[in-house]
Amino acid sequence: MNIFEGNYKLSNEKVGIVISRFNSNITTELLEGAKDCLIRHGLNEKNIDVYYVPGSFEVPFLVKQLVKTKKYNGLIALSAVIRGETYHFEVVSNEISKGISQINLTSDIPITFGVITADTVEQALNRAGIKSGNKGFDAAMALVEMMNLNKIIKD
Ligand SMILES: Nc1c(NC[C@H](O)[C@H](O)[C@H](O)CO)[nH]c(=O)[nH]c1=O
Ligand SMILES: CC(=O)[C@@H](O)COP(=O)(O)O
Repeated sequence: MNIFEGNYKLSNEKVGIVISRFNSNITTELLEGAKDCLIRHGLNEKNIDVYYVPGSFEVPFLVKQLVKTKKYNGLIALSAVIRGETYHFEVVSNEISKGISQINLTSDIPITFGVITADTVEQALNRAGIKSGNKGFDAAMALVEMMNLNKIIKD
């Protein structure tokens, strides 16, 4: 059996989504994409909990706390970091990326990365469902596969 070929049909899994309010005009679209993907794969919307944090920098903290609750089969991090005039873009982008990666390495549930890091608002909008896909949908699709794989390994 090829363990990487699952039926990808969700049932009673619980998913938590941590979303940044910063650039909410974009992150809201990421959330819709993520929920669309999960529901299309059979998850009831009542099994999806959404947690809002101020910005990308705060996302890893809440993801870490949600892992500790042991309530969820998987978590999704959603945010949008858009370059301004200073080095702050690099700092924020690197910290959320590093933070989610580090939590993944010690967590027994998968956490996927639906974070847009863009030079312009147009680039960000295009990746939130306008022209270049939806990073929220993509992160949810990755979580569907990872939860399926995690379940196979644990069974
Ligand atoms: N510039 C962006 C931020 N900055 C805010 C930080 O994430 C953080 O909330 C603040 O430094 C307080 O700790 N956040 C984003 O999500 N996107 C940005 O473009
Ligand atoms: C990514 C950011 O933190 C950025 O939006 C902040 O803008 P600025 O670098 O002009 O302060």
